[in-house]
Amino acid sequence: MKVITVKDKNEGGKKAFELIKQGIDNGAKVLGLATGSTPIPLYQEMVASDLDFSNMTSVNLDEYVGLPEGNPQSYHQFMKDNLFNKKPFKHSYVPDGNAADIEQAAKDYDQIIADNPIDIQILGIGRNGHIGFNEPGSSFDSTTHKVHLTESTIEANKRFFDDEKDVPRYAISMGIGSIMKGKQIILMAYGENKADAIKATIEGPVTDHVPASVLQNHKDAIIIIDEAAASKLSK
Ligand SMILES: N[C@@H]1[C@@H](O)[C@H](O)[C@@H](COP(=O)(O)O)O[C@@H]1O
Repeated sequence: MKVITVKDKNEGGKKAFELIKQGIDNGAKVLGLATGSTPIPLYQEMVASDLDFSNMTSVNLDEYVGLPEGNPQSYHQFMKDNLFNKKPFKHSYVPDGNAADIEQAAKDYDQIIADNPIDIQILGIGRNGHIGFNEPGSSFDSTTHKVHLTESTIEANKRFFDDEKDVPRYAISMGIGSIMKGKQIILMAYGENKADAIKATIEGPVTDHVPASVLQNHKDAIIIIDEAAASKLSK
């Protein structure tokens, strides 16, 4: 695990962008993408760049269950607004949270991941250490699956909705096993409210109580954090 500490999220976005650019120069064709506020500076860098993604594929981590695609809070819409409408990929996959059969949609998504092995996987992190929507307790072997969101995640995400009761209770997420197959993984975290999760991820034991701690077992995981997120690290 390599840790890069930056001044703030804009510098973090630039750093992550450089790594992606390098990866593309070295032949990366498939990017694993994430939502949330954390990757926004990276997507701004990608949009402002002269890079062309029209020959590349993107595979997103997760989606809420039951939010229509055009809902402003759906991850489909988030990706269009922040990246795809400005920098289209040849194919962009986001899990289908509106499928009549979510279990089948999860199986289909695993096939998409198998057909499009991820070269660089972008991750944020939840305050409880979740990655994608893999909440504490998720199996390290998990593939794409339906998730019952924890109260802490619902609480963290309610800022994006008019009312807490509008926050979806379920999501469909790539599993930890699928995420770990990414050849390189770049996790970003900014702000003090991520400091505990970052300490546990980097310095704690590898445990399913802290899903992101599994990255200690990955051979090319890079953690980009700002000083606030790094503030509880022992060194
Ligand atoms: N499913 C997403 C995660 O992929 C993201 O990492 C997390 C943190 O979001 P933020 O970056 O806004 O702190 O939010 C959601 O739970």
